[in-house]
Amino acid sequence: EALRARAATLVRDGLGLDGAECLYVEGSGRWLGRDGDAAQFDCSDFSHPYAHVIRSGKALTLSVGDARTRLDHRAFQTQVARLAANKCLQVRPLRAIDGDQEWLGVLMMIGERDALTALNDEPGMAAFEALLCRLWARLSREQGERHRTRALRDSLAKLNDGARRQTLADQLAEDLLGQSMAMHTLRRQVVRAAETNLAVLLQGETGTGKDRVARALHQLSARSKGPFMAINCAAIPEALLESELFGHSKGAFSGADQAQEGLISQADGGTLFLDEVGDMPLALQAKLLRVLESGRYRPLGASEERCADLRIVSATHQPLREHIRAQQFRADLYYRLGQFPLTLPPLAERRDDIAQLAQSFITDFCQREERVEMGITPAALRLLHGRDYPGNVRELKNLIDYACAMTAQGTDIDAYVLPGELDNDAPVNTTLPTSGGAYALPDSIDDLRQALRDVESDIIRQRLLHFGGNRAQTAESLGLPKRTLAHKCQLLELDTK
Ligand SMILES: Nc1ncnc2c1ncn2[C@@H]1O[C@H](COP(=O)(O)OP(=O)(O)OP(=O)(O)O)[C@@H](O)[C@H]1O
Repeated sequence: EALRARAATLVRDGLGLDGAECLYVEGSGRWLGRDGDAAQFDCSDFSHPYAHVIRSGKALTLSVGDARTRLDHRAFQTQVARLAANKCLQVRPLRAIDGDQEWLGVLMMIGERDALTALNDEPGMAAFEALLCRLWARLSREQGERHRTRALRDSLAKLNDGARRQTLADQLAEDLLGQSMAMHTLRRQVVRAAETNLAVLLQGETGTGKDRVARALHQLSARSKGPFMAINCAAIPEALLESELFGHSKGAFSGADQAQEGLISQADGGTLFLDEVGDMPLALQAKLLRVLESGRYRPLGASEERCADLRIVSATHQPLREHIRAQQFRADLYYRLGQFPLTLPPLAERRDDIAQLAQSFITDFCQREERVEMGITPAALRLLHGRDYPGNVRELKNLIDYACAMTAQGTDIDAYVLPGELDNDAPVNTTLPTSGGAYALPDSIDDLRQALRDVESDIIRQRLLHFGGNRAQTAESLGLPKRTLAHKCQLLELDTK
């Protein structure tokens, strides 16, 4: 563009013309264009002089008057509308002269007829055109090469990126098992999300693997060397949750005889996983939003704000939109937490994964319990395939653990060892775990608290099994608030969260 403008100015000023302009042939060779103008002159449209010159390869001189009456191309007419009728136009073809036959464009000049026709035999003009064409050809070739190199580099980078992402997604398949379409998609999304610093909201039924995904997100991210801190917002009593998250200074409340760092501070440089975020009290939601938006927070009782650089991954199995409508969850926080929303598919919607998951849980069990590897019969697999799984992967895992324990060493898991389908509407067995009689106490008890904890743990475990891991139903059936049950499960180290 700069070369064309410079050449036109040199010609106009050097030859004392009224005007001069270079038009270029566009890359496809189909039309000519003017710099800084959207006008297009079709190379096969002979209603403007440029097509004639391009076609014949010879210069054309005509009066402005003739140009106005004989040629009716609209853009061309606009170009010549303001020129004096007694002047002439000369259009000269410009082409690369270093062997290539490509047309570069045309040079259009306006001036007195004599001055313009004299140029036809002027060796200086021919030399000038030759130089212009050579420079132009070289520049466009270099530009084309640069463009091609850039395009090649871009597509290589894309290819590398694609291959790298695929490798990561494949590696993730060792941890997030499943060959179903839904799991392939999920793993790809996890890899993508891990590349960013966006807040990720994991939504999915209980036991679908939200915790696993949260950890994988951290491991794959640039923050993997930093800490991964997790908190279950449903398991911590409301009064404690704020200080757990934000920390407190000494004397912030009665009993705070030491300053304590909160999880937000501990997760600095890493990831903070907020499990069951739907259970966060409204007052805390506002504070969390502030952390997300400004990276700043104030520990309880502290006079100064602090900064934290963390990535928040949160999870919930609750319908947060309904909570928003019921004004139990802040809409602004929901959108802020869900910058990258990920939905985990329920197991019943990816039954193809059941066999692989079952086999992997069997292997885990055998390694854990140091037993010889066992298999599973086709009949047992068919049974597993047909179940409902309200407790999703966790329910399948519990089933397999139970079936492994019930299967003799050296044999395969058979259908008859698998407990029947859970019936949530069936009356709950409210007797103690060893139904039908007194609870089988251990022979000797030398630690009453531990013994009571064991009984409590058995009761909760049995009830959770009855409800397929559904904590809300379990809590209700035991007359406990959900938060208390979650807290107990955490203390008793029951895998329910
Ligand atoms: N894709 C998977 N591959 C292997 N194991 C899985 C997969 N998904 C879930 N699990 C296993 O299932 C159990 C439950 O998973 P996890 O705790 O991640 O679920 P969750 O969605 O966080 O549950 P909750 O909502 O109840 O907290 C764990 O033992 C986990 O290891």
